[in-house]
Amino acid sequence: MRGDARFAPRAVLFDLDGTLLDTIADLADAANLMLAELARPARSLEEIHSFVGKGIPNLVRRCLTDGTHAGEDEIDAAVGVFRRHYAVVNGARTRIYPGVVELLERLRGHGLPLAVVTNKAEAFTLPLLERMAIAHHFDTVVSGDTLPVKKPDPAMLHLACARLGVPAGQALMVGDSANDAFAARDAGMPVLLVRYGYSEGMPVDSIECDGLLSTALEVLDHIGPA
Ligand SMILES: O=C(O)COP(=O)(O)O
Ligand SMILES: [Mg+2]
Repeated sequence: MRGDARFAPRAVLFDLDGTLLDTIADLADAANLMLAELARPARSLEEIHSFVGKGIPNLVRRCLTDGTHAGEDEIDAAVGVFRRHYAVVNGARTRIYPGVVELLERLRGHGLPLAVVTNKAEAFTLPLLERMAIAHHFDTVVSGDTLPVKKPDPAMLHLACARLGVPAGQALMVGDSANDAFAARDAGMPVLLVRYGYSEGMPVDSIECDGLLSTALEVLDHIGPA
């Protein structure tokens, strides 16, 4: 870990859930509406917090199977139920983390192209970015179902860089979990992790990265000459 590392990126890629947006309340509402409809016990906010990170099918699977059993057909059907509820609540209780809007404006001011690279499905990502009024800051968005694979596979980061015309090694990833850190490492890209996000129940300071951030604005401390 190089906590004070500085970079001169030609593009910045952002994770969404837990990094730019605090989406846990809406995810938890949709998950518990799904569980109620399926006559399954509700999950606590803490449990759902630890289930977020590898996309909606994984969240639904973990809501249904953590400590209990569910068949594949049941999980597939539950994903449909979750998506129906999430489409209604998506954004309702979501908040932009402190410093994010100023950071995006400052990075744009430096002329840096920006991307969102999220494991959230596109049908929910694009409307959410619009609803939170941050969509216009991004040159491209790669979502969890844009490709057949999700983070921690590096393919989503490579696609974002190809769309921005920047080599992966000259971009910077900002995320909140091991999925972001592993994807960036495999893409040969430096990665900064926020301390305030969702890291699947893993202490964020146990994840190998190039710097930990208490607020999003601290990204600026890692950009430019040392
Ligand atoms: O959808 C998820 O599980 C997490 O999404 P993220 O990649 O934006 O953190
Ligand atoms: Mg995240």
